[in-house]
Amino acid sequence: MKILNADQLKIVDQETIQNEGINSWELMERASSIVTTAIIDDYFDIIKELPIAIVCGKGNNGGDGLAIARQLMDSGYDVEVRLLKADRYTADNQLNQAKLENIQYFDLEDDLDLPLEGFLIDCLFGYGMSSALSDEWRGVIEQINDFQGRIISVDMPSGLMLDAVGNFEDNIVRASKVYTFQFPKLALLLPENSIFVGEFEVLDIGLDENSILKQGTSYRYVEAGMLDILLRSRSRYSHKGTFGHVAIIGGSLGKMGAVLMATKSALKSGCGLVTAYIPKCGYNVLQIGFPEAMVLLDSSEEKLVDFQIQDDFTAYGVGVGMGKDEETVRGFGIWLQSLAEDSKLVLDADALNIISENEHLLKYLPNNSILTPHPKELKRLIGEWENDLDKLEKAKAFSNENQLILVIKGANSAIVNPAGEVYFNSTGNPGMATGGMGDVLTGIISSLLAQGYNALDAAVLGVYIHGSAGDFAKDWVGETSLIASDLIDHLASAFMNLLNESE
Ligand SMILES: NC(=O)C1=CN([C@@H]2O[C@H](COP(=O)(O)OP(=O)(O)OC[C@H]3O[C@@H](n4cnc5c(N)ncnc54)[C@H](OP(=O)(O)O)[C@@H]3O)[C@@H](O)[C@H]2O)[C@@H](O)CC1
Ligand SMILES: Nc1ncnc2c1ncn2[C@@H]1O[C@H](COP(=O)(O)OP(=O)(O)O)[C@@H](O)[C@H]1O
Ligand SMILES: [K+]
Repeated sequence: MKILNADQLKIVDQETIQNEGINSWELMERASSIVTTAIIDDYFDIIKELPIAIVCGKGNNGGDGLAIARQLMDSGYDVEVRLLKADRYTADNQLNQAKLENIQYFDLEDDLDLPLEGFLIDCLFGYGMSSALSDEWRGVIEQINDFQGRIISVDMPSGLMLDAVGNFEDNIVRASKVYTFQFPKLALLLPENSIFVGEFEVLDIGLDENSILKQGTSYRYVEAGMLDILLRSRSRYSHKGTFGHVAIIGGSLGKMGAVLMATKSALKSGCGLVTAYIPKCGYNVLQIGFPEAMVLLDSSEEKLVDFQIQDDFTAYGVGVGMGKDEETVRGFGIWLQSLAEDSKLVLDADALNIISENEHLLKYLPNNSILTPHPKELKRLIGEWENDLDKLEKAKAFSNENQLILVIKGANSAIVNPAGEVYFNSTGNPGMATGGMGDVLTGIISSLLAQGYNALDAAVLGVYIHGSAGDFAKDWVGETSLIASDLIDHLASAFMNLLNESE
């Protein structure tokens, strides 16, 4: 799914109207009724009992609000409307005003006289914000944010620009839920904006497919629909050699579980064979914990030193639980230098930390190696950033300079490629913020690389599957008790689900 800017949204909006032969009010009515239905469906149990206040602005976002108010009233809900006093309203806003009674108008210095509980639907501003809201808006936005019930924003939390990072003290609505039209917006995906975006849902309002197709963008939101062409089914004549042999390289005393989990995840994700290269102390752990894996031992008991790994593995996942002992660093550096140019690599955890502290090693990474840092590891790699947008720019520059793929882990993990494209993931949940999850991801992506997926596809698909398995696991154990082993147990559901969706 593409992520577009405000100018592009306007174009798609206009072209939809032209190509469908409808007028703009009809499109607004369609969009609004989709929000109305979503609100009623999602809050079915409680919304009937509680007051609903809709705060509307002078543009088309306000027009949506007025339409939603009418539609909810027609369905028997208790709705109050507050509309900003203005000299000029958009035409469709005016049309919708004419279809409503009991509109209460307000000025910026007024008391909005909001109910004490229930729902507040925020339709002050959508994608039409041209700059951040000035301080004369503080009173209005504060009254909205002080509302004790549930705040739902339509299209955007009002005051948040489509492609900006907001600060806590800015005049921006803090929504618990955002219903956004057709496309996710960049600002909704940035971790720093999570104070304004509790959660968001993209509502398909049927905008013109051809017009969307014409819009260029370097930002995408990864959903099942865009992965179906990627995921391959297995031929009847395939054998285990067809699907590649992964080497998981890592482990140290006390951190052998990381290798165990990465190894298991690799095989569960479809590669033909997996070998763990580990220090001696991990031998029993691996052989007993996961008998399907083969094991190669370093000469050292408690850490990796030799890195005597043959070069015919199809893909390598390196770094999980590896530690940064001086001898490990030395051995790792020598091994990197020995790699063939077309080797396929995933680097995680201590492999990343070692590279941050020994930048000269970067040049030995084969092109399109995949680095999977969490935010702290990323900071060590690319330096401090001012905000999430700056982080993306720095990540793009790093990826381009070194011809590497970065997987920036977190909620809506972002995959950045050397061409400067960014793919935001849509799956996963906060139950995954727990030890070992990253090791599982390393296993999955290494496995996809070994099966012949190109590096970008392996990263995008792997991150999606990882989050999806986390979502299936959450359905069984909840977020609080979710651990990495649960996620491995649900990899099968994630793959089957994607395969079914693509049939
Ligand atoms: N295809 C779709 O996606 C569809 C979109 N639809 C809806 O249209 C919405 C976009 O509507 P929109 O273009 O009228 O803009 P909107 O957000 O209502 O606000 C514009 C107003 O804000 C004002 N303003 C701007 N900056 C300001 C500032 N800093 N401080 C103060 N004021 C400021 C600006 O005033 P101006 O500067 O022009 O005087 C203008 O009056 C979109 O989000 C969605 O809800 C659906 O109905 C149909 C399908
Ligand atoms: N709130 C969240 N929503 C979705 N995914 C998350 C969330 N928190 C963490 N994750 C995912 O869980 C994984 C955690 O990886 P990492 O921080 O490396 O963990 P560890 O080092 O403990 O293995 C990442 O893939 C990340 O994207
Ligand atoms: K809004």
